[in-house]
Amino acid sequence: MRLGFLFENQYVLSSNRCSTSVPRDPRIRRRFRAHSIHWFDNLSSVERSRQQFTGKTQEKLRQAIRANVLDCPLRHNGNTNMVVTLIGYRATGKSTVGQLLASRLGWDFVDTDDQIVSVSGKSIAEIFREDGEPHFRELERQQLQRELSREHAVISSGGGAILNEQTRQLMRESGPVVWLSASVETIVERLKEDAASTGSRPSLTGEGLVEEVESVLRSRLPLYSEAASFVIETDERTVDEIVDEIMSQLGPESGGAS
Ligand SMILES: Nc1ncnc2c1ncn2[C@@H]1O[C@H](COP(=O)(O)OP(=O)(O)OP(=O)(O)O)[C@@H](O)[C@H]1O
Ligand SMILES: O=C(O)C1=C[C@@H](O)[C@@H](O)[C@H](O)C1
Ligand SMILES: [Mg+2]
Repeated sequence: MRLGFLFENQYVLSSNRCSTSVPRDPRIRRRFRAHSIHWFDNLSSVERSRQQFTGKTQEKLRQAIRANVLDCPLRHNGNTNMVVTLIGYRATGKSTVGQLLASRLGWDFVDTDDQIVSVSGKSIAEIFREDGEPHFRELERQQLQRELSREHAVISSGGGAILNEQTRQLMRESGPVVWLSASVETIVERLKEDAASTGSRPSLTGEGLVEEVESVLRSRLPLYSEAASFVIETDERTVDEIVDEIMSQLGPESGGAS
C-alpha cells in the first residue's frame, strides 16, 4: 500500500482513494500518519524524487498537492477527527481569522488563550506576573492537548504554543496547521493599536517592543516552519482575504476554491 509523503512541509496522501486506504479510527490514523512521515523523512531527497516525483514539474506537483492535501481528511467529515490549528506570532491574526474560518467551515472555534484566561480567572499578564511564564506554558500545553482531540474544530493557538515539541507534533497529527505570518512592522503596528495587548501580551524578554518582536520572531521562525502545513502572508490583507486563501489551500472538500 502506498502511504503518504511530505513535501514543503505539507502532509500529503498519495492516493485519491483515501476512503479505502486510510484507517477511519482516529487513533489508528494518527499512527498511520506518524509512520508515513517517519517513512518519508528517512528517504534521501534523491530517492524521494525518483520514487514520487518522476516526470512531474515542481509546479504541477504543487498543484497536485494543493488539490489533494486535505482532500482525504475532509472527505471523512464526521468519521475522523480533523482540527485546523492556526499558529503564528502575536498579532498575526490567529484569533480574528480563526473565528471567521470556523464560521465558514461550520466548525467550533477554540481560542486557547481565552480558555486559559477563563479557567484560571486571571489575565495572561497576571499569570506571567504571579505564576511565571513556565506555568503559563504548561497550561497552554495541557489546553491544546485537550482541544486537539476534538472531532472538528478551528483552534487559534497562542503565539508561543509551538515552543513545545510535543504540541507541535500533536498539532500536525491532528490536521492542517496554518501559519499566519506578518512582517515585524505590521506586528508592531497591530500590537500598539490593539487595546487587548496590555492584558494578554506581557513582555517576553524585557526588551523594547521592536527589539522583542525582532528577536523572538527570529528565534521562533524555524519552529513555526517545522509545525506548519502551509503559510499565509497577512501583511496588507483583510481578514476576509486571508480566510479565502486558507479555504482555497484547504481544497474543494472544505468548500474552498478548486
Ligand atoms: N489582516 C489583518 N489586518 C488588519 N488588522 C488585523 C488583521 N488581523 C488581525 N488584525 C488586528 O490585529 C490585532 C491582533 O489580532 P489577533 O488578536 O487576532 O492576533 P493573534 O494572532 O490572535 O494574537 P495573539 O497571539 O497575541 O493572541 C487585532 O486588533 C486585530 O483586529
Ligand atoms: O507569543 C507568545 O509567547 C504569546 C502569545 C499570546 O498568544 C499569548 O499566548 C501570550 O501572550 C504569549
Ligand atoms: Mg489570539
